[in-house]
Amino acid sequence: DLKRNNLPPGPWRLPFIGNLHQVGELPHRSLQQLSSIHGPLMFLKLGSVPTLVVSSAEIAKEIFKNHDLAFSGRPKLYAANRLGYNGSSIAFTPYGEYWKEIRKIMMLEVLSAKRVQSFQAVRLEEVQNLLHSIALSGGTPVNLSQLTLSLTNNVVCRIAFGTRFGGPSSKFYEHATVNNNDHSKRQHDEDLVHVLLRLQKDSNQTIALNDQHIKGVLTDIFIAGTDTASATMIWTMLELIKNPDKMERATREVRELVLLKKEKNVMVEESDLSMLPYLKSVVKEALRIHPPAPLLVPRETIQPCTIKGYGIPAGTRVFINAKAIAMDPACWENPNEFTPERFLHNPIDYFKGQHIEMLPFGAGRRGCPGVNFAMPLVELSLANLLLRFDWKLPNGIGRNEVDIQEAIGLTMHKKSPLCLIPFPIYL
Ligand code: HEM
Repeated sequence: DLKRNNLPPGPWRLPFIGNLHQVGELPHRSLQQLSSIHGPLMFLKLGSVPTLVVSSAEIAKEIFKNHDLAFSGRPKLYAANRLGYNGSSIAFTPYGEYWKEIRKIMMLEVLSAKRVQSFQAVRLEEVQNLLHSIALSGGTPVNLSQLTLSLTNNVVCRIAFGTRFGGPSSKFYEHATVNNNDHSKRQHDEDLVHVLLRLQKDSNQTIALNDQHIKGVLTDIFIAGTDTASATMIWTMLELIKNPDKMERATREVRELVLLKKEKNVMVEESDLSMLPYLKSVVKEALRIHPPAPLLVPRETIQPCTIKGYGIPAGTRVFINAKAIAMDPACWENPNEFTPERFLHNPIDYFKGQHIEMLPFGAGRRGCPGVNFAMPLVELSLANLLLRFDWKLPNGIGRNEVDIQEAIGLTMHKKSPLCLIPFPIYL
């Protein structure tokens, strides 16, 4: 086997599953199926690339607890290099000084709590726009997949460039302060391009940011921040429509909260979200069953290490099968059932990557830095979709007939668009 796999010397004893053409269509679907047949640690050759697939919480725990550094590389991928301006993107850049510094800049300047908070009004206004376009549908089905993707693109475009995606630039950016729903004032904030250009001129920065680096960071925000958030909204709506009792409970929670406000036509705002524990549990459960990045972002070992007695050489490509881990009956009771209640009185924060039973945002040094950027928009949008509309499947489709197939891609989307009929509700 060692000869056949042409591996560097090492005590490889893992089951060899086959070459790419024998394995069939990749990525996650076949890897998931293979994991259920071949166990929690599996070795493949993707072309000539030695590849490890980790599909159990126990092994993932050992990796992130004891060998995080060894597993914190990213493979050099041609497509990622082209998309990420020659290795300037954070997500696809190999482990090293550039990655450390650019990630630090992103955490401190782009994704800090203060910066994310400063764009609260953009998120609210874009959710409002979404609700308006849905209300215009006049009782015909709306394509929620398309609408949520436009929403996330508009939000990210406005935050990054100060202008909407494919639409007129917003009034928000034309006025320093604008009245919002007659009850709150917004502050004009620097968009991210300006933040990054300011840092470029700052001689105190540890790396000299060039234009390629700035484009790489912006690419990260688009690639990582638009698709993933809209996929989360769609999987959540899909599970709710398939589980009417959960839909009813989540909707009731949102509407009761808004009725307490005793104002007409109000929206759920970000400050209300902490009072929606059931909705938050619904989103968590959707992220468990449908993690938008089911194999995380590919990793590569940067030094040799030993996992469960198997020698893993440096330069091995690694897929952490987060989807298989989150569906493992050893970690979750009735893992295939959509049960938001399992999170209701559970204080564990599953988004920080410290509880390996569920890893929607990855873990360790390369874990997702965008959780706090994504979640307010996801929760705000869903809360308002449930507040303003009752949702039904188009005529003739029963809730057990809804297509739940996953498309193949970096982000796991629903294969066919989610089309639902909105019925406006006036509280
Ligand atoms: C629901 C939304 C999101 C999900 C499910 C998600 C998930 C992930 C996952 C699984 C990874 C790989 C982690 C690993 O290898 O351990 C990742 C990496 C990353 N994410 Fe997210 N993400 C989301 C939103 C965002 C947003 C909004 C941003 C930025 C605005 C973002 C920026 C990044 C970056 C820069 C990385 C690469 C980190 C590194 O390699 O150091 N993500 N994300």
